[in-house]
Amino acid sequence: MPQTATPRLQASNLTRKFGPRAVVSDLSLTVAAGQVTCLLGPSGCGKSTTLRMIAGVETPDSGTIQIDGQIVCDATRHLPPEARGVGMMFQDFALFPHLTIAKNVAFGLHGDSAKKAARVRELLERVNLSGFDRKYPHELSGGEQQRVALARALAPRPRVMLMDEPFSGLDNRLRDGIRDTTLEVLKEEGAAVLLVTHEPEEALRMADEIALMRDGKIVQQGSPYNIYNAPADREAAAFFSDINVIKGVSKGALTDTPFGAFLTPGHADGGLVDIVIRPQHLKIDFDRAGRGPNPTSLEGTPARGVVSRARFLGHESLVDFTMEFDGSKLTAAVPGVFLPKIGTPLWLMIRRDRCFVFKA
Ligand SMILES: Nc1ncnc2c1ncn2[C@@H]1O[C@H](COP(=O)(O)OP(=O)(O)OP(=O)(O)O)[C@@H](O)[C@H]1O
Repeated sequence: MPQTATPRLQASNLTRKFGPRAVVSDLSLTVAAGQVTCLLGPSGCGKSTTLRMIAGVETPDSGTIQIDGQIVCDATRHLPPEARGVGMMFQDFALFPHLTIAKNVAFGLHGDSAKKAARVRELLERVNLSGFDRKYPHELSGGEQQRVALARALAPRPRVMLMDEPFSGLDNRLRDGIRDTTLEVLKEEGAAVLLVTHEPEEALRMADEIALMRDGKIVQQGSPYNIYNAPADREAAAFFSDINVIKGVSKGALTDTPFGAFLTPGHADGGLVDIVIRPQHLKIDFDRAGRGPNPTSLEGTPARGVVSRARFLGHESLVDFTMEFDGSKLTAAVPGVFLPKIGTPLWLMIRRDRCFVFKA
């Protein structure tokens, strides 16, 4: 899409206060048609409030919301939800119990009944529920009901689809399959999707773009790959996985550590530095009569630690170490089964290209 194309959804400088507290603060984001953006952040950071303002069920104190370039909300205008062309789906998606599945899906449709029936058929097929049209919600499983709710929300061809934790009420085993089906249908329909979640795995799985939120603000927005591999700060890194932190002091754009020196450009001399590394980017090597492997340019100098705990998590093993150099704790993740005995001395190396350096 050319850079100049009007985004399907554009929220600019949204602020919402409850009493003196700004729950959403000067928040801006855009979502293109056919794109899924996940608003990701901890509980209470203002995700739902943001979504509700875009839906039109909450009024911002300031800011502008545009859909296809049309202002639906600003200081003087406030279109009601039904006039915005948005579809909504929440955790508590509540189908109408007294209506058949077909009537539930047709609920938001108007006009020609043959066209309505065709649209209902099309959507039930998309969500793999052809043949369920005459059933009632109580005859369906939770996952099936969830797919009906998706079909109902998409039936009127919303320009923007707003989803608030839509999968959190579902059984863990069902969830991945339904996420994938949902994503497929959303992509086929081509709406701009804003999906609220507090689960990093869900955002990584679903999103074209992640907007990471904290305290009412977006702290970083980008592709899942970039958000995971180039986090804006230590908290952003820690939101996606456990992290290890190695502390140091920058001097001449270098920080010396027991794992060798790290380049720390832009950090003042004497400035405290956190070198952050995810557990899967620590490499373990065996102790050879008190000696470790040779230093390499990719992995720096090895440092010795003693195993303090080892756990098997199914797809990987997590091994905790107490480091000899200062008694600090580090955790390494190893694919598959690796369960060394407590007290075993082992050597750790750090993938230098996978480190993040932040001001402490
Ligand atoms: N109507 C309201 N009146 C007062 N405070 C509110 C109101 N609605 C939300 N809040 C507060 O605003 C903050 C943000 O709420 P919001 O629901 O937007 O967060 P969230 O990120 O979606 O959290 P969660 O993931 O737990 O749903 C919370 O501290 C909440 O208590």
